[in-house]
Amino acid sequence: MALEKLGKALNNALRKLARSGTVDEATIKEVVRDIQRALLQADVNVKLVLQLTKTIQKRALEEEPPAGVSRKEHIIKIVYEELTKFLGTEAKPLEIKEKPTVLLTVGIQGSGKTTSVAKLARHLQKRGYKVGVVCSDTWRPGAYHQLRQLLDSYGIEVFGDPNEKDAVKLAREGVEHFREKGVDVIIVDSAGRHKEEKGLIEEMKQISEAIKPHEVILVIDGTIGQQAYNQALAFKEATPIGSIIVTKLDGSAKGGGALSAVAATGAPIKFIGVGERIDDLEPFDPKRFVSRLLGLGDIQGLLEKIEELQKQQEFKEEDVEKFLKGKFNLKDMYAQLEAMQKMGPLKQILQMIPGLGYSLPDEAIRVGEEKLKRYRVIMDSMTEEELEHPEIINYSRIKRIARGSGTSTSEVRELLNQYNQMKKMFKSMNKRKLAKMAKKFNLGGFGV
Ligand SMILES: Nc1nc2c(ncn2[C@@H]2O[C@H](COP(=O)(O)OP(=O)(O)OP(=O)(O)O)[C@@H](O)[C@H]2O)c(=O)[nH]1
Repeated sequence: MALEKLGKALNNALRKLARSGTVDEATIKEVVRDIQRALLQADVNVKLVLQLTKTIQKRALEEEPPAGVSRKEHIIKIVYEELTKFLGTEAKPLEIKEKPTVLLTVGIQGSGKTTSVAKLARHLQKRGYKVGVVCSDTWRPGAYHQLRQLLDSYGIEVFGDPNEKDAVKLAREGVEHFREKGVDVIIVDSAGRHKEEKGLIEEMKQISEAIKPHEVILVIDGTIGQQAYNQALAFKEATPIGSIIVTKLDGSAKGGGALSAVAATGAPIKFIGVGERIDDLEPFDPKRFVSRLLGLGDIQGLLEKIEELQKQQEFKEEDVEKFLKGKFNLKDMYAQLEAMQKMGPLKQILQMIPGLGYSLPDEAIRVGEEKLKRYRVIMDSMTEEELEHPEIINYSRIKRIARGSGTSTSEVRELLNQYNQMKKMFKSMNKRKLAKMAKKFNLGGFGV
């Protein structure tokens, strides 16, 4: 797995948060410090780390979690969101629009460029594209044989000539050769070394002009950590870099530094190399990458649920105001109980997240569901006036409601008791406490 060490350290920080009793300022600061340490050890640039952790800390301290979401979950969401932003937010997949699409790969010697060309060719072949590879590396004759060795067995043709000294000519002829063959994608591997760096960049420019690639892909060695920033910038200035492959993220202690540094240049990372085998290439999606890195089971599911909740805003500000003024009727109670019920699936999602096992007893939801159905039946037998002003429900009304709903007077009383308890509780609360309770309430914390 990519960035295993960093992932473990970040996961530990979040687990510590999940285990802590209360989430106060000191806890948040400790978690932020742990995250800081983890990132610095992965060679992420100090300035970037400070910026990121400052934002996480500020948001964690200032933002109020939406109803139905605990502070801990909210902080996890913040960490996830900020780390994702840090790595570019949206996935930018490689697009094959035209036939043939010509890709030119560049990068310095030893970056893993030749291996990545083979991996990319295989990746595209697996997706149904007919691929041709051109080796225009005239400085390292071994590159041609290396590509053939990697690709012959997959039936992917490699065009090249180890004796040819003109890289531009080779690239042009190679592209022409595969155009005639009618392939879908042509990948041109360029030289990674030269007598001097200026020469390398110059050759890259000449090849680029000769074959007019749809996209130039820069291959960067992930083990160089934050130095990747300057390298990515230098190439970006010389050619219009369309995308980047960061290699060797398996087992590299500095991979986090390389990924964040490349993302900081604004060039999209489209793939990452995660091993020496031909299949060890992964399309890069910051969201998926970060949730896997953090080891958070189904965080995507959790986020969707939180979003849905935010939209629904079951427990609105105006409700809180209303309840505080003692205006809380049976309809309100039902709406709140219903909101609690909807939290069922969230509870399951929360339990899927390691270290966040929610402490709600199962019966709270199950009993709640059954009771809610009975309450619905009872309430259906009430008049509008009774629902709005439950205090008018006297004994003869209770008898009528029980008869009409096919329940017993004690069940109707139970509903009214529940209502009175809630109303009393709301009355005795100040606004802050109520907002806090609301969250619990939506999670079924009333022991219904
Ligand atoms: N562990 C690991 N090794 C990789 C990865 N990608 C490439 N390598 C290894 O890195 C070494 C250098 O890779 P090459 O592809 O030969 O390097 P290059 O950049 O083409 O080098 P030149 O052809 O000299 O420019 C090889 O031993 C590869 O097996 C990766 O994602 N993970």
